Amino acid sequence: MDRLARVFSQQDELIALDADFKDEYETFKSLDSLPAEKRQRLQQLTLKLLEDLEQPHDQEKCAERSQNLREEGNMVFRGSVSAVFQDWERVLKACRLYTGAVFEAEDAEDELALAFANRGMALQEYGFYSEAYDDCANALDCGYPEKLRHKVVMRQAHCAWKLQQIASLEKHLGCLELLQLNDTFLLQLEDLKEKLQLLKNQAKEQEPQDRGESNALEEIITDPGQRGRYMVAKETISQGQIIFSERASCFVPLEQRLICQQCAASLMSAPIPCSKCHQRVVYCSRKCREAHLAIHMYECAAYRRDLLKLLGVSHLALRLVLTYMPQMLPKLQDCTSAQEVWAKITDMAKSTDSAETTPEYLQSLRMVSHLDKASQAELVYHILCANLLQLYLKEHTDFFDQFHSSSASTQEWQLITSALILRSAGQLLANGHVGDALLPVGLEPNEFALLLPDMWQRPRHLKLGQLHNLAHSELITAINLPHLSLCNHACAPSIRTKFDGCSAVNYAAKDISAGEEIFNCYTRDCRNSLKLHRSKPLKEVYKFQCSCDKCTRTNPDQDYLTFHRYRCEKPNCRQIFVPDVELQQNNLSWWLPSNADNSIICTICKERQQFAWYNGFLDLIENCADSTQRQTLFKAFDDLDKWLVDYHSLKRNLAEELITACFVEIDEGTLLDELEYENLAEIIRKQLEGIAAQCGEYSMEYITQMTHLWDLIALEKCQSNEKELLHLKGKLEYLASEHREIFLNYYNDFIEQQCK
Ligand SMILES: C[S@@+](CC[C@H](N)C(=O)[O-])C[C@H]1O[C@@H](n2cnc3c(N)ncnc32)[C@H](O)[C@@H]1O
Repeated sequence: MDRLARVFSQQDELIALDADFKDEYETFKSLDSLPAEKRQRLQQLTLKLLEDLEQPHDQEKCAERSQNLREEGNMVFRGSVSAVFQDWERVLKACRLYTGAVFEAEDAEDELALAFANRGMALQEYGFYSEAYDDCANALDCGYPEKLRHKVVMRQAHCAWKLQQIASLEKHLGCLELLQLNDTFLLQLEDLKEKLQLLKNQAKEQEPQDRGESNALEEIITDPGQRGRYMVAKETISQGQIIFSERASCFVPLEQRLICQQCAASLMSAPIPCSKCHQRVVYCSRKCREAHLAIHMYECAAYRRDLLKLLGVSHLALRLVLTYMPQMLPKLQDCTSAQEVWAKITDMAKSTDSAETTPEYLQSLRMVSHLDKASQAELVYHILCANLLQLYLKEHTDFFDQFHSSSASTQEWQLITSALILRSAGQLLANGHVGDALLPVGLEPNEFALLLPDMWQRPRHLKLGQLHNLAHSELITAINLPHLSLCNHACAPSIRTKFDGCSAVNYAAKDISAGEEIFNCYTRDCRNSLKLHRSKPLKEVYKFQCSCDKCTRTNPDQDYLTFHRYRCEKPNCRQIFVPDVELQQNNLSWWLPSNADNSIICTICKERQQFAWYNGFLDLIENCADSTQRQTLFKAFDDLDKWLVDYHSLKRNLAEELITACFVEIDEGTLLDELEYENLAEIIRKQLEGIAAQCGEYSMEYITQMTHLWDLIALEKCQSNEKELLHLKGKLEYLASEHREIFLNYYNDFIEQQCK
């Protein structure tokens, strides 16, 4: 980052933006008209940066590291160090080591082929057939030794049978028939041929699903004023109903998380890395890798330099340009100059047609941008990012080849590309979204959820008591959803967005009447933040002042303060009070490390609250390995009601710490007594009520906490009843599909029987 900052500051001195921002094209045009010397220096600095970011690569060392991991995997797989592992754990552990071997091999193809082949073998044994099938194909692509290929093809055929893929099975059996096989393999071949016949006999044409006509529940209206376009309900929509779903073509992983670059799958058992960009890009399948090729071919060299993580929103802006350019190009092909191209693009963005039929690139071109209101420093930063990316594309990729048959020159397309990246970055600042997903608690960046041997008993089936360990919610994608972006902001949103890979499903968070506006919330909502803390980002990033119902009523912080009510400690007061927001806005959450000052003052008797019980409570949590301390802790939790009223935020906070600490003990093998488990379950239930009140029953917060209760029920450590179980099961709807499957398996494996 330092290196980029240094270069940008040198470049900043070269460009003088004297005129007001007009548009992105004019901005880059003005850079083109800098004196030649400055222009050259600007470009030289960028080129030098790109050169400096090149990283040394030692293929031999890669091969060596890969071989070591593969051999370690072989030992574990064969069982020579297996005494300590149960059988399935052993296989999964081998899969994990082979995955390490696949990653470390990078472009050392011989080693890569062996690593893929061995991982395929272990995955097949574990029951990940689709992934095993892919790994066999990967091994063959990387030049797996000719004389052993029949083994890999036989494995593919076996996986194809398990996956009931008749055509693939037939193809692989055909291939095997042409080879010289020994008796064992001939027997396997005969067996698979019989299985193929059986599959063919069973095969029924899948009935096409009748999805019925789906009527749009929402429509877009345009206000000529500041609020621009907005979404309203066309008919009455009930709470919990899906209003609309949207699949994004453009997203980027956040914080270098290794998720599938094509479908954003976050739970992978056999990630396939690009072998050219130092283990920074992965796919969940060959199909996804193939589908993403059209983008990755232009990004690979940037990932190799680890450039993209430096660029924030501009990386997503680049994705928009890479994705949409081929779709726009036929319409721009005949323009003879950059100016004409830009004019055509702005015309396309201005034209109006119905939202349902508008292609995504046009919806994105129409998103609002506030670059004209950005500070000089912010604007220069985004200009330099766009310039850097454009020059990168020119020097290190074939991106500009696609323009060869168009009328404008490459130089003019360079100008357009810079302008478009800048434009997209500006739009994404006001329209981009971030998507979340559940990941295992404490997952290392180079680990993959489905390969953690302590968690799983078989593919996508957790071990008993492990659900809470899959419940860490993390922001994993920066994502472009131009339809969702049409929702304006209100501090009490009417939708709740579920991120499902690169799709977003939007549920009604409350009943919405026909004609009512449908609002998203761009900040923390009014139950979770003060008006003052929301207005700053709304002003700075989104450039408006909120005038929603919540902000304009007499007591705009009323909802938030419901979760901050105290009962005064002073014995002769003991009144319920709400701290004075004006005075105490920065220390309302005094228990957070960022708020050192805890001077909450009773508004009735003016006594400063001491919170003497607070540190005592934390000490009890610290010592909860001890059964006596634990019992005192449960009692102390009940006592919180003496000071904190109803669903006070701090009660939620302390409950979370208590529950986490107790589960650490349970995970380490501490046995709680019957009453303790029931106490713990009661605290979780109260915690869930608090979360439902503050964040909603469909929130990620609710789902992550719910996993603790599911675990206690599955472990038969607390009483439940059918009503509660069905209520908890109902929450599955709000999970991404890859997680829903796992939660459902858990429910069926360990909980359902308790309904009977
Ligand atoms: C994600 S866009 C929403 C769609 C936008 N109205 C449009 O026409 O494309 C965000 C921008 O819409 C405007 N906006 C959103 N909510 C608003 C509100 N409650 N009041 C005024 N302007 C709002 C602001 O300009 C904001 O930066």
